[in-house]
Amino acid sequence: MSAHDPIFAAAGIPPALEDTVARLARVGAQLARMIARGGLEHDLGGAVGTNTGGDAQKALDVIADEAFMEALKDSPVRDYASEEQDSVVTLNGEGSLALAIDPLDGSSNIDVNVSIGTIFSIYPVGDTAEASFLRPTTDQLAAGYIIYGPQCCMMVTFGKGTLKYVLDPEDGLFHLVNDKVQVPLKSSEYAINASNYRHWPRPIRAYIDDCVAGAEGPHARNFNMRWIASLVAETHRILTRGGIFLYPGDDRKGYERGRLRMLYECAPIAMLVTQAGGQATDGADAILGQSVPDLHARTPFVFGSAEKVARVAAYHDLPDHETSALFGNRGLFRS
Ligand SMILES: O=P(O)(O)OC[C@H]1O[C@](O)(COP(=O)(O)O)[C@@H](O)[C@@H]1O
Ligand SMILES: [Mg+2]
Ligand SMILES: [Mg+2]
Repeated sequence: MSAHDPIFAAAGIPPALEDTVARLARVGAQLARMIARGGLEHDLGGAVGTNTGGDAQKALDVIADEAFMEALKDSPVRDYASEEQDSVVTLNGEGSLALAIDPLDGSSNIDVNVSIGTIFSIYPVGDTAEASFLRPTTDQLAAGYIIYGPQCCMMVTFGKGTLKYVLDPEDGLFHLVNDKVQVPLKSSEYAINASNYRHWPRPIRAYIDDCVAGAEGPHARNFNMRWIASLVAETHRILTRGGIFLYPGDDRKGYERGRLRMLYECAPIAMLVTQAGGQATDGADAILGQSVPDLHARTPFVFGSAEKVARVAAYHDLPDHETSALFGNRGLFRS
């Protein structure tokens, strides 16, 4: 994909947006190559420090952050908000766009050769650097991710559907392979970190209890579970074959609002999934109806096939005695 990719031109993407996403794609292609060569020259999974969110930073977190910043210096991006930066960094003072980024998502998987990624979200600039980001998530102009897996892909939306590109390692360019990605309606897979079961709120426990009960429970059918611990990889699976992802708030200290960040994780994934016909909520309410309260604010996050996400919201409307009972009358939710 070049800065003037004919596919983008045909889709009527404004040049500033097109230029910015093309630069992100170029850095993504370089990172894909570096990751494939991890351990030959660099120890990409080595610990280097701690970020604002208190997460341990790996070498690749910092390398990726610096590579994106460098590539965007003379681009249309004025404001750069990153998981790895405490506050907003000014890139091009004349720029018209604001970019929020998780430069390297799934850091715990770097050294075990499991898929990792980059998540990005683009807004028009606001009156101040902070105002560019602390605003309704529906103001996003574009959102996407790059997944570094057995195959390197980019999923992106400009607000008119979700597009899928595959990186061809032969020419180093991303090629469009699907211009109408759709989350399949039916799936029997759910993804949640079940080791936190005892900490979850009751509606989430009840929903998962019912999935685990399978054919003998209210859903009257069996489910399968996945947990990759890379949000991009979970999203990629759900955009490809459906299902549901949950990272709820829980009663561990610091996890009251879950683990995932609204600005550079949940809002962009919510836009991508919604544009592909799925849904994304905080368990009860749509993420795209909400505002970003703080650069690094967390939010409970549930997304995937529309019907499943709606069902989780319905569990939040049940009276306490229903969610605490084993199955109760939840057979009404049969599917
Ligand atoms: O280790 P946990 O609590 O299951 O959390 C896994 C989640 O944390 C994340 O790795 C957080 O992202 P970062 O790696 O960018 O901090 C998500 O990709 C993933 O969904
Ligand atoms: Mg992340
Ligand atoms: Mg990260």
